[in-house]
Amino acid sequence: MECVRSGVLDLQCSAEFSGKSGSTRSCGKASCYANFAGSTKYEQNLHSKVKPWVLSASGTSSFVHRSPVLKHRHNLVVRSTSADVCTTFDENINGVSSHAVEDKVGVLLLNLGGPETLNDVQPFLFNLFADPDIIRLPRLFRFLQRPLAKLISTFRAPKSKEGYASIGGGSPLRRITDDQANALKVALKKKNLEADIYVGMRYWYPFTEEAINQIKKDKITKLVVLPLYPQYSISTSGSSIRVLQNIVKEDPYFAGLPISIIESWYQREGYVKSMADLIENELSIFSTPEEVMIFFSAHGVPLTYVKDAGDPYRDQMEDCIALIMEELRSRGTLNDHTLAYQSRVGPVQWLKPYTDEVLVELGQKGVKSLLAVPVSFVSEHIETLEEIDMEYKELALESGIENWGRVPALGCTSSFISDLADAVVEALPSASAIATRKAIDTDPDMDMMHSLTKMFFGSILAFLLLLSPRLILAVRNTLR
Ligand SMILES: C=CC1=C(C)c2cc3[nH]c(cc4nc(cc5[nH]c(cc1n2)c(C)c5CCC(=O)O)C(CCC(=O)O)=C4C)c(C)c3C=C
Ligand SMILES: [Fe+2]
Repeated sequence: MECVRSGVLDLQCSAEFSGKSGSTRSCGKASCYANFAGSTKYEQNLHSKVKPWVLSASGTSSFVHRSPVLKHRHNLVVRSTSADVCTTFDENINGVSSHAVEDKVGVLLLNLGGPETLNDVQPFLFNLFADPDIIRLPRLFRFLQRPLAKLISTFRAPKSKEGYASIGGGSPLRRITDDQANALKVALKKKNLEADIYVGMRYWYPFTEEAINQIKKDKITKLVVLPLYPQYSISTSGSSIRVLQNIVKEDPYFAGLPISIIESWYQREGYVKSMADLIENELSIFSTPEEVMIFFSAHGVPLTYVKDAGDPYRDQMEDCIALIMEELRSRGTLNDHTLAYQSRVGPVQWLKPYTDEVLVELGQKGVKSLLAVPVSFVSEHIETLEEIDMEYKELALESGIENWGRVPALGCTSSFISDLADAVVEALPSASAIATRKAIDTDPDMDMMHSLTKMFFGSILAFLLLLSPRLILAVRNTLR
């Protein structure tokens, strides 16, 4: 059992939810509380070195995470109200003692999904662009979402198809995620937890809705939700969690089901160490490993996500890289490193620096050996197999880099899967019914703005309609 006296702590049984209309709810233990809120902006508290950030947006439950310099041992690192309260989930980890024996535990793995054949590409892209967390239109223009998705997916499909054709005619994501699900089941069993694992994809089969239906049919009594993205973004985990919450709102079974959502887990020791292992392995293949530039390439998001909507993605990515490098340094690997963002789509500005531009710069600066490390996703996919392995490799070699390597995705690496299993076991005791979490996704300010905007445009429309016969007459008169 560990004690918390000041800011940096491991894991407490309290989860704090912040916002304007917070309420307090006891979670069963004397020291536990959860303060729920409803703000649509992701509130970040970045003034301390240890950055706790609070998620309380539409589509998320709201755990406070602390990240970088913390002892990265647990997935849910939350703040205690009282410095004297000392409870951690460590007590429960091995024996899995905190859930009733008769509980039927389910684990829902959330992922993106990918087209399995070339014919799937356009409808897959349609689903992706129809997601309001991917193309964020102002509410007033939401009615344009689907026509726009149709247009963009039709235009993009030929380019995407070429990409999928070059990696064998489809995405490997479903197969790899199924393998991870099977491996997780075995790992959980080894830790004395029998659980059914479900895969819910956001944009292709098996859709999240299908997984949810199965969970209900199987009468699961406790659910842990684990997005397969180490870092949280509105566009990835956030979008999938929003789908889940919409279903939960409508369905009394899910409204009463104790659910625990692991929103990000890049800070876990097992993940960080597994990444460091992979990097060390690949470095050792170079003839002069110490001269290799470690090049982290993360999937980008449009800059507005971070700047305007408060997406914690960039902060988490930077923390994640810092933790991996810290781990490598502690093992005596002192290579230079850099982080850049790949895979931008469309005309808007995305997170910088861009991978392609940095590769050219590094070549020009005389870097001769480079190890690419994809860091925002744990399976091989089109952006590792095509974009990094083909496009970026070619660009790097053209730019003067002579020795190229790439770290494989974690996939079913056993230390990684075992750590995911620990994350599930640790999250289980905090499962609670989402229905009791008040006003998760209603922001009074936003609702007020929405109503006012509607009223404003509605009045203009009514005014014009009232005036229209007179206007028509006036126009006629002037034309005569
Ligand atoms: C953390 C990972 C990802 C983030 C963040 C992300 C944001 C994001 N993506 C698009 C547009 C596209 N993504 C596409 C494929 C794709 N995206 C991710 C991951 C993240 N996306 C993965 C793993 C994949 C590959 C799936 C596969 O089939 O292997 C695609 C389709 C492929 C293509 O045409 O390039 C698009 C389009 C946006 C707009 C966005 C943030 C707003
Ligand atoms: Fe993407």
